[in-house]
Amino acid sequence: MKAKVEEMMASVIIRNPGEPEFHQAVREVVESLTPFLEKNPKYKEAKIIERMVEPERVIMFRVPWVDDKGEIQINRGYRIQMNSAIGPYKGGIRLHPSVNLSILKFLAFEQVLKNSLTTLPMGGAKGGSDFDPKGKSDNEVMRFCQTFMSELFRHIGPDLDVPAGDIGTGGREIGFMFGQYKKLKNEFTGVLTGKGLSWGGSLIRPEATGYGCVYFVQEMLKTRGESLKGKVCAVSGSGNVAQYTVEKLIQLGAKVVTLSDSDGFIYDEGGIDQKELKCVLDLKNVRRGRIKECAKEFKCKYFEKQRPWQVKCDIAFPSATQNEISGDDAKALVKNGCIAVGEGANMPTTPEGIGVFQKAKILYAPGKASNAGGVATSGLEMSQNSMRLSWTREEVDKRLHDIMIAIHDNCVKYGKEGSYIDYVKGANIAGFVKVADAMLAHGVV
Ligand SMILES: NC(=O)C1=CN([C@@H]2O[C@H](COP(=O)(O)OP(=O)(O)OC[C@H]3O[C@@H](n4cnc5c(N)ncnc54)[C@H](OP(=O)(O)O)[C@@H]3O)[C@@H](O)[C@H]2O)C=CC1
Ligand SMILES: N=C(CCC(=O)O)C(=O)O
Repeated sequence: MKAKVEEMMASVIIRNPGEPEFHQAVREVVESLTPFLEKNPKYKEAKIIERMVEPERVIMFRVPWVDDKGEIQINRGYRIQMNSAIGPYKGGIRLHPSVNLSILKFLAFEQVLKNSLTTLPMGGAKGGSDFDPKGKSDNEVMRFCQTFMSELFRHIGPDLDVPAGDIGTGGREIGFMFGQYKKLKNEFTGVLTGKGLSWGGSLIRPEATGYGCVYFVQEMLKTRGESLKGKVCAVSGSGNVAQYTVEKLIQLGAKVVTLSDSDGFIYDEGGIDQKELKCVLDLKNVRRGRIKECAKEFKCKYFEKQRPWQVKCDIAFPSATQNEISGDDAKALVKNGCIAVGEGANMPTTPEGIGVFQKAKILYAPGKASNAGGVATSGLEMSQNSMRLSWTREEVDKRLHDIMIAIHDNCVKYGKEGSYIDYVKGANIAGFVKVADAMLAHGVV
């Protein structure tokens, strides 16, 4: 089996040189699928996985804009339209200086299997730019978003490709992009998700990724007769995913002790409460400040330039960025008694870290399964837009919860090995099957 994996990876590496994050995402799936493909030759003979790792389309474009000082700035924009076998392309837009082809191809590839797991008709895509919204004025962000959309609008649409948020792309950026799209196309459609409630957005979409991750971890704990009540939780990040992961954890009686950003993390041993969370939401979403400022207000410790994984906790929720949990971080978590990991971020654990978690047989949920609540609720936003109606908060939350339970149960179906559940294998196979069957039916396209 190992030889077959290396043979496949050799061709992926040759065809996609210098793209380590993409190789990492593909290798994890190829390792899960190779034994399955041996038992299911119809997929192997049709070269489904070989076709799946090749994007259907990659769009790259220049994004020039003028800053507040009147100086011309130049960024690069991308849209990776990975796979449309089961529905229109669907995936976020990441605005971060680290954005490049490798990062967006890994995200787009993960999105294909993630969207399949949601049971909703959505293909996989991802886009973005190396533009950094941090420290920019609202007017500069608006001018960038308008120029970015002035190119992207040719390649997207409600039945073609529906972008949404990701790192650096929140409600503000979606609003500016939507306004420009509407002006250029002279039509009002559900072409983006994460929209504002007064112009086609869905209730629960801001909360969805965080809520969904907690719902998934709840299902994992149930397989061992455990619950979230009283569990000490370490959360990384302090953006959209982290904020609502914390909110749902507090609601379910867990104790959240950390939050972070790219400068460091706060450690609140007594647990972050609703009032303190409200302060984080205001700090990050309104004042666009740094998590360090909370340390003073919460009278808790702050650790400069460190990640929160040396902190003693029962459950870890990595909700910042890729490869933020190394092998050593994973060893520290297991040594300190961590029993479960729920990935809110995309690919936040390195392959070494995953190996440590699986060797220790802890409950480990890969992001493509546990963070699928965000895109699932984007799918629910698309459904509401198509019907030109809005569901209540309770209706959307119930659908989200049911989808996360279904994803968990599908992972168990394909991942159970004796008393242990390999959620990586389960998610990769469960996500693959629906896409592969559609690709078989569509012929060699
Ligand atoms: N938004 C969504 O719907 C979904 C997002 N995700 C994933 O969740 C993760 C977080 O996204 P989201 O909350 O939307 O993004 P936000 O931009 O709202 O927040 C990102 C958070 O992560 C931190 N961060 C970003 N890059 C780094 C880095 N290189 N090192 C350390 N910290 C970093 C940011 O800190 P700072 O402010 O200092 O940059 C910030 O606290 C990403 O992996 C994203 O792909 C997954 C599913 C859905
Ligand atoms: N950034 C997202 C959300 C994508 C979406 O809602 O279309 C992800 O699933 O990684």
